[in-house]
Amino acid sequence: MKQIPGGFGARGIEGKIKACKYARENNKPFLGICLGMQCAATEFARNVCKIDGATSTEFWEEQNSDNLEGTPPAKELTPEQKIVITMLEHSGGDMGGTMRLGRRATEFLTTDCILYDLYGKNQSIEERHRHRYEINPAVVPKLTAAGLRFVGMGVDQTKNNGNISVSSIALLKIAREAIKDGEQGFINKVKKLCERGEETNTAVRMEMVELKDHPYFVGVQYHPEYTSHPLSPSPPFLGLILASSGQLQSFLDKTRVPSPVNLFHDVESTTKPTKFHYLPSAGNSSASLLTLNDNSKHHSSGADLKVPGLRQQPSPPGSENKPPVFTITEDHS
Ligand SMILES: NC(=O)CC[C@H](N)C(=O)O
Repeated sequence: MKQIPGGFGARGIEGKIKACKYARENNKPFLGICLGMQCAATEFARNVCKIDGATSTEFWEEQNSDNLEGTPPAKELTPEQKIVITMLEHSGGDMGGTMRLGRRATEFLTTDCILYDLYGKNQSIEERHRHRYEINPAVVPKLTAAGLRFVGMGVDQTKNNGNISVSSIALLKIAREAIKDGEQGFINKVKKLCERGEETNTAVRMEMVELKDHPYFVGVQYHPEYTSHPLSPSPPFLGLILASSGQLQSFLDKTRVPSPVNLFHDVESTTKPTKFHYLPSAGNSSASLLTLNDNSKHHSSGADLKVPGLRQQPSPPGSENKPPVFTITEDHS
């Protein structure tokens, strides 16, 4: 299993790119987050699409920084080599506010991908962001046709006077169109969105990639770790752990629904209930935490926990001020 986290600058990049190559070629479960997804796309462009010198302008500028002060760099990157570029809307200089931050929506372009299933088959999802560079939409159709599938995109939904802009509505419509001709239809849709994004001057952002014919090779531009919780693990991480422990297919086929408790404590072969308390975190109903701390004063009915096999135990007399006890029992029949 390989996980390449986010990061900034050119340091260690060639090693990260080698790790992507290793995971891709050896069918090792892989999750690339933010910079990790950018490295995965760069590696694929270099070694599968044979784009020699493919890189990110972030790395290239740093590697050529001596030249940035006065003399122009000896050699410019060709348009095709620019796999990752500065986001146009944020390239206004060094005045701050140059990052794309916070919660943004991602539209699934196809239902034929693992992330769609892992995210509960929703048309769009929201995740939090923190980046300055992005995959260049101009190279995306080529990468997708070669098997690095851009299955989820963000279309700019900036509101003007409370309304989503007309160009965003047009892009959303394309993103939600049903796919008719299988994989070719999907590739055409990706192409159309990338082209229309340029034409309308509305951002089309690459948010999710999945490699075709690989057990689990996933990249996300956003940061799924920001919203992950023990009883509600972030789908891309859950997928990575399921794939690494050989349980992804049975999870997707619904032949086995592992509970998070089992995933983390490897109690697959036991039917003995696991005991724990539930401590809701303030102000966020979807956040939940496992705790064995009897002194906790925060109680919850636990009804909002969608955990298979979860039962609240009857409280013994005199324990009214204690947190409720829950058990999880897995049905292994
Ligand atoms: N958070 C990150 O991994 C950032 C990735 C990359 N340095 C960018 O700014 O786009």
